[in-house]
Amino acid sequence: MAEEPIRVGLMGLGTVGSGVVRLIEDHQNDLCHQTGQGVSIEKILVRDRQKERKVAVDPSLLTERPEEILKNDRIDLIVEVMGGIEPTRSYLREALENGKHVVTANKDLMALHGAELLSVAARKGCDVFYEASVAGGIPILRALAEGFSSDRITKMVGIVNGTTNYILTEMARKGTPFQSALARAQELGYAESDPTSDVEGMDAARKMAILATLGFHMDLSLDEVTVRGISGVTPEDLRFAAQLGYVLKLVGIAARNGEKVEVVVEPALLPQAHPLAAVDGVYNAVCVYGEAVGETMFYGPGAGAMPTATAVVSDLVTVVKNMRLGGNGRAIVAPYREKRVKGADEIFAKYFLRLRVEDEAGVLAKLTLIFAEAGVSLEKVLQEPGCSGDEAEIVLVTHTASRDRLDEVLLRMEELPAVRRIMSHYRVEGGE
Ligand SMILES: NC(=O)C1=CN([C@@H]2O[C@H](COP(=O)(O)OP(=O)(O)OC[C@H]3O[C@@H](n4cnc5c(N)ncnc54)[C@H](OP(=O)(O)O)[C@@H]3O)[C@@H](O)[C@H]2O)C=CC1
Ligand SMILES: N[C@@H](CC=O)C(=O)O
Ligand code: NA
Repeated sequence: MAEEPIRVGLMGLGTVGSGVVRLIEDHQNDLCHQTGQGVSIEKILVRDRQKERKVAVDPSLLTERPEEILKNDRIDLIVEVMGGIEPTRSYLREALENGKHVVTANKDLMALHGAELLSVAARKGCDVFYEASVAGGIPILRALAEGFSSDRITKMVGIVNGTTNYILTEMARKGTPFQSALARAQELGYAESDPTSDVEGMDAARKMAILATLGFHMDLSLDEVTVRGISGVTPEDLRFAAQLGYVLKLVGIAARNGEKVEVVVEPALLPQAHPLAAVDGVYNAVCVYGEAVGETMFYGPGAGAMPTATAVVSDLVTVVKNMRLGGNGRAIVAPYREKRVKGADEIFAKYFLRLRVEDEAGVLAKLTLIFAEAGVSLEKVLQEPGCSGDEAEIVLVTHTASRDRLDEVLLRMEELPAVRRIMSHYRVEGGE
């Protein structure tokens, strides 16, 4: 090939970084055809050069000194797959200030400081692409930024964390204990370095903030996302959900009514016929609803080395094409709508509640009175004997109610002596 290759500075050589190296090597010929240039990795930043690697690389490429990439005039483009907020944010700022384009898989950084990095990039005429940061190998950001640019998106509902979807699937299908399923997800390279952010929903919340910002053109940060993870989900919840015809998933919902939006991540029950109910294991999916297009759905692997590397290297191809066309720094439209977030009285859903109550006459009547007084009507009631002789287990599913009404019901139940414990409560998504 006559032209010089594009020279890449790779930051990170863990799960995703190793996949990126492998993909660039294995698909070099196709990449040349796509971009008109070869792609060559010039330097790789790691914490520890001596560490054993999952992929064979020339040891002279490895460095522990970020300046060998950031101040390297031969490098045109940085691929950041090291993760974390600092020092990553400072490195990427410096790279952009030095006129280097950036491709990143870092949702923590993009959810918190994406606007800042994009504005430096625009000022310097550089690209920042981050497709791998949401739903791994699914090209969902591209779809929102380009495929739906003529439409107005009203709702996005997704399974956007592979680790928790893998754990819930293993628990539901094989009865695998939570901790063993999490350990396996870590071995498979799905989990974050601190898996608490997967399990407690923060990883999904960061992704939903990115999706909602792009989809609704509002500057929606993590503060606007209501988050609940799956650490409280029990095998009994999964069993009762199945008995009532539901599947329990960690779901992200970003919905717009008029000019107000709601962004939430929480374990939710989906009717078995819901398109997301069949999304199992490490797979992710996002349903996108638009005023003109109606319902669409994007499905694919949400984590893991090669699927994530595909998103990273495809972004790299886009950057190289932009470099050739001279259209850099203009790819992502900055938010242009005023941010308006719904209150608890404007968020409507059905809810599932599981209670342990005293097994005596009149308890059900007291419970239904609480619902009636809060203006919440019931769709389903299921009663089973509890684990001890004087207890019963009651499962209730409401009709659509506002979130503040549900909170009132929960508060009043806690005050009722006949209710020994509220075991769980979940939103029921879809199937209205
Ligand atoms: N794993 C997945 O499936 C997905 C991950 N992501 C995102 O991709 C990014 C990378 O994830 P993953 O590959 O799993 O992470 P890993 O922990 O497997 O790899 C991180 C790499 O970055 C290097 N690194 C970390 N901090 C520093 C630092 N301060 N200075 C120099 N090098 C550093 C590490 O070096 P060393 O090896 O020497 O320790 C390691 O090579 C994260 O932002 C993650 O959220 C996005 C989608 C999917
Ligand atoms: N830990 C994340 C990795 C991809 O973003 C997940 O499990 O989805
Ligand atoms: Na993606």
